[in-house]
Amino acid sequence: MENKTPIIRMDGLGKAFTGSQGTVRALEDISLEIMPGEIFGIIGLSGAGKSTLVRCMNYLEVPTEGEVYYDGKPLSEMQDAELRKVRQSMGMIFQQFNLLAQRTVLGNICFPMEIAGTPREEAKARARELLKLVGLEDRENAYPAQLSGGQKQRVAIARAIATNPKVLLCDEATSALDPNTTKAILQLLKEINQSMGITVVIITHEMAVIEAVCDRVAIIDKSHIAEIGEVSRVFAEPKSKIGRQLILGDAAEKVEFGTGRLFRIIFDGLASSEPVISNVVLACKVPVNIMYAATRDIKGKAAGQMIIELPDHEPDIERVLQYLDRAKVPYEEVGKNEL
Ligand SMILES: Nc1ncnc2c1ncn2[C@@H]1O[C@H](COP(=O)(O)OP(=O)(O)OP(=O)(O)O)[C@@H](O)[C@H]1O
Repeated sequence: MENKTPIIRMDGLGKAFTGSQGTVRALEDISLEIMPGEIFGIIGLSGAGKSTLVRCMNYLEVPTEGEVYYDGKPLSEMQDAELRKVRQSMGMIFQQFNLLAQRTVLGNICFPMEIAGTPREEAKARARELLKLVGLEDRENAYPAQLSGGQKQRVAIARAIATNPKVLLCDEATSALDPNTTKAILQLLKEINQSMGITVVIITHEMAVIEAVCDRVAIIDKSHIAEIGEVSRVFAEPKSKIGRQLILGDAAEKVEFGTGRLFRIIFDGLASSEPVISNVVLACKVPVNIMYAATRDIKGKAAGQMIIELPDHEPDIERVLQYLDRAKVPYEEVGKNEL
């Protein structure tokens, strides 16, 4: 693997808030690395500490313990001017969009460029380019109140990337949107990640958001990291209790492996193994135990086979097999002595 410096690294990070009600430890012992160009998800229940975590990334909140590194440099050692530059290189979008109501769409997108001292005409030209990128070229004179939620978030995205940031921090950016609009916004974030190489950090409480676009995920539970890893791995085999809860919902309680039925799934180079296994878990709400896997990745498609164990519960098995039929992934049941 390429030896790259993480764009964001947190090392033993903690954040405590002290007020009249006493001290709230919002984050404890958080260590993680976000690599340039990846889409990194942070998921957790309400109050877990997600927003505080993302605000520590650009020092909107100053941690009370540990260190944050941006491109290898500790933020705690930076002077104000350098910290401002780091902040400028991290765009941010929010659940409530935070657009300026008195400004048009074009005016909103020009705003950060005005602050950065970009000449007016240059800023307008760039804003128009960005409007094209987010699919709103015909709405430059509209005011935020005249836009739908999805359109507002598109404007917020264009504004956040106007000054060419290296990182885009998204705090519950799709939580106020319906499922179809959510899908479209996530697709746009993926396109921006791929075409511009911007690292994207997504904070959410919805596993479907993580599944749709993230490469890796950190699960935050009660101020700590419960689990961190490749989305495909975490989905297929959540190790933490909270991970099982978030991914499997009520089905998490039913997990009992060792007594289940075994199926050989054959990957013939037509499908990719990761979405197949994570969809089995997420769409079918059935936990999967991967007993054996010998698959090779060929241009994103898997070839080889995998043996999975499913809980011995007929309706669950039925759902998984129907899913595999629909996905045109061949399978067969195997006996325990065939392992
Ligand atoms: N400025 C603050 N002062 C005092 N306590 C705070 C402050 N900001 C956050 N907290 C507390 O820190 C904990 C974590 O909050 P945070 O907003 O980071 O969680 P979250 O996972 O983003 O939750 P949600 O999705 O509900 O926003 C909570 O107990 C919260 O009340």
